[in-house]
Amino acid sequence: MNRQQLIKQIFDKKSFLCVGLDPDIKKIPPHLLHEEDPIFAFNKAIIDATAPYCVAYKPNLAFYECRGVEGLTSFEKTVSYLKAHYPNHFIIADAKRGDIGNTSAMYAKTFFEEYDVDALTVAPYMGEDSVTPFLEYEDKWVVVLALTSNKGSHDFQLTEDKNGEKLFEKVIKTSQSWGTDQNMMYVVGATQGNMFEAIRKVAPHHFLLVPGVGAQGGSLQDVCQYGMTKDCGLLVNSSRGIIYASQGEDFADAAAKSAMNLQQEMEKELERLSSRK
Ligand SMILES: O=C(O)c1cc(=O)[nH]c(=O)n1[C@@H]1O[C@H](COP(=O)(O)O)[C@@H](O)[C@H]1O
Repeated sequence: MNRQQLIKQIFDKKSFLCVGLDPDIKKIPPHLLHEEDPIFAFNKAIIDATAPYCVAYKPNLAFYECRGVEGLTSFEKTVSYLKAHYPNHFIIADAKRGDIGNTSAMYAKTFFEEYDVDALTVAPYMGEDSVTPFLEYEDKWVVVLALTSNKGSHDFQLTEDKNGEKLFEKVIKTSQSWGTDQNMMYVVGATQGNMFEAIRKVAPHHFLLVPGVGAQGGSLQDVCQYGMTKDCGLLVNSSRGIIYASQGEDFADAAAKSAMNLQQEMEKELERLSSRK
C-alpha cells in the first residue's frame, strides 16, 4: 500500500487506529484452547470484530515465534486471512529486524516476498547498510525505531551529543537520506508525549507509528496535539487494551468496543484537523 492509499483509508474510515495482534496463549479465552489453532482462531475473531474501526494491524512476531513452527503457521494464516478478507488494511510485521546488508536482504525477502506484508519495524542501530535492503521494495515500508515507549529509551535514544542533539534526532535526520516519507515511517512511543514537537521539527511529513496508548498509559490527545500533520501522519497502535478488553467468551465484542472508543476519539481529532485546514 502506498502513502496516498493509506491516507485515503484514514480519512475514509475516520480512523488511524492500528490494532496490535499480540496473542498470548496464556491470556486468550479458555474456550478457544479447544480449537485446532487457538492463536489463529483468536486473531480471526479479533480481526472480524475490530476491522470496521481500524486501518492497520500489527502482529508482533515475538508472540508467534515463541511457539515455534506452530506459531509461525498462525502468523502466516493471520496475514493470509487479512489479505483475503480485508485487503485495504495495512499490515505491519513488528519484528524489529536489521543486520549486515546481506542478512537484512534475507529478512526483507521473508517479510516483503514470503509473507508480503506492507511494513516491517527495523532497528537502525547497525546503520545505513542494515536498513537500505528493506527500502528496495515498491510500496513497502520500513518503520524505523526512533524514540521508543519504554523506560530504556533514556539509556541511548535520549542521550545528547556535545551539540545537544539527541541520539533519536540523529537517527531521524540521518535515515532521511536512506528513504523518503513514501517508504519510511518512524516509531515514536505515545508515552513520549512532550517529545512529539521535537520530532515534528526533524520529521515534519513522515508517518509515525505510535505504540503505547492503552496498557502503557500514553495519551492520544497529546500525540495528536503535537504529532498530527495535515495528512494525519499517525498510526496509533493499541494491543492489550483491545485484544484483552475481556478474557471471557465476549472477548470479540469487548475488543470491538475498545477499538470503537479509540476510533471515536480519533474521529474527533480528524475533525479538529479539518477545521484547522
Ligand atoms: O515497535 C513497536 O511496535 C513498539 C515500539 C515501542 O516503542 N513500544 C512498543 O510497545 N512497541 C510494540 O507495540 C505493542 C504495544 O502493545 P500494548 O502495550 O499491549 O498496546 C507491542 O507489540 C510492543 O512490542
